[in-house]
Amino acid sequence: MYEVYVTTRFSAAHQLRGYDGKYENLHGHNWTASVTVEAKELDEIGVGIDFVELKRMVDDFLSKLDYHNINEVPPFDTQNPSAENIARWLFKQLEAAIDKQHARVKRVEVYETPESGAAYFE
Ligand SMILES: Nc1nc2c(c(=O)[nH]1)N=C([C@H](O)[C@H](O)COP(=O)(O)OP(=O)(O)OP(=O)(O)O)CN2
Ligand SMILES: [Zn+2]
Repeated sequence: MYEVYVTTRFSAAHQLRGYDGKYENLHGHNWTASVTVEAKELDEIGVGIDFVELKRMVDDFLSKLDYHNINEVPPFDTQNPSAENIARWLFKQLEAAIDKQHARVKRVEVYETPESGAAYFE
């Protein structure tokens, strides 16, 4: 098996509804998202999935959040924009978008700061 990784960054504000403390208030982060795709074989040029293609897909989805108040962007207008929920949302978007027999999204990590983040995998 092979794993292919891309990491990208975006800037956005959010607030955790119902949080008992300051994180219920609107605040911003420079977020990092890391995506792992697993491939059971390589294509004719020897890659599991093209980094560039994968990063373009990830950036496309994250452009919906970049420089936005995430709480106003569906589904986070009704679902709390925690790192966990954002990681699951990105995983599901990518799962539907990666149209390859031999490669599938394995893990999505979302960091609010370099020290704190969450991951989603199945
Ligand atoms: N499991 C989770 N816990 C928390 C989440 C989350 O998404 N999942 N989110 C928050 C807050 O959004 C908070 O901003 C996170 O803060 P932190 O990473 O600790 O860093 P900050 O620099 O933003 O916080 P300071 O208090 O200013 O250092 C909380 N928990
Ligand atoms: Zn936060």
